[in-house]
Amino acid sequence: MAELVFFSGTMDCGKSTLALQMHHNHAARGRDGVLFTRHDRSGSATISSRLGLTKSAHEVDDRTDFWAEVIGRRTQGRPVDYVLGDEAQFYTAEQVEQLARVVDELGVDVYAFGISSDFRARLFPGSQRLVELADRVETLQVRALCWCGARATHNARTLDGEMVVEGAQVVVGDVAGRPEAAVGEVQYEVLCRRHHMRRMTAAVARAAAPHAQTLASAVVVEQPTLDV
Ligand SMILES: Nc1ncnc2c1ncn2[C@@H]1O[C@H](COP(=O)(O)OP(=O)(O)O)[C@@H](O)[C@H]1O
Ligand SMILES: Cc1cn([C@H]2C[C@H](O)[C@@H](COP(=O)(O)O)O2)c(=O)[nH]c1=O
Repeated sequence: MAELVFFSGTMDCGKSTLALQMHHNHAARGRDGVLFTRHDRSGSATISSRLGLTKSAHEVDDRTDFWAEVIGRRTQGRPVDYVLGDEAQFYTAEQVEQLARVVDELGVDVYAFGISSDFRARLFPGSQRLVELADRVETLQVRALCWCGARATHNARTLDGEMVVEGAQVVVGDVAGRPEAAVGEVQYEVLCRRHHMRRMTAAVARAAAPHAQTLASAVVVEQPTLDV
């Protein structure tokens, strides 16, 4: 039976990599898939993994109708066995409902990949609808880690190095790692809930314990379990 599966996790936990691996495995067995994405960091109409894999995909916008996309292809005699959608947090609730209908009425598997919550720890509308409608929500096995070593469960947004909790929900960007980030440029950092709620980023932790490495200092200061 066809399924709607939501593969969810923080930023940088391997969702796009898994999406491209799944597509590779299904395609290798002769299944026909249609790939979609919205606002990928690398530019439009591309699914990109930080491990270097990229694949072109159809760019979703507010006018995209997934039901019409699948019906249109089938009407032209083109098989569609599965739909794979990356950055699904950016899809509208209505588009997620179209995906559920594609599963139930056309027997097409839908694999959606995305982050659940935004920088304020609020669900994106698309992710909320996916959690509500998916047959399964899968958490990725590779865990992104907070600077303290605990599993990262939340996405923080930083502006000029400072964690912010106000601003537009959608600002495309990458996890921090480039010290030369431009002034005024948004970056992201994954944190455990405790440090997200305390607004304690790696930089704040480093400032509090300037002579130690972040993970190592966390072990000394907070004695976390290193959870990989
Ligand atoms: N240089 C590297 N060597 C090994 N693994 C890496 C490297 N860079 C990134 N990764 C892996 O890629 C993951 C990010 O994959 P990606 O698919 O881009 O994440 P997501 O789509 O969830 O944001 C990281 O969690 C890490 O496991
Ligand atoms: C938390 C958060 C993230 N975003 C953006 C930033 C990235 O462009 C994507 C997530 O991509 P990834 O492949 O999972 O790393 O989402 C945003 O717009 N708003 C947010 O609050």
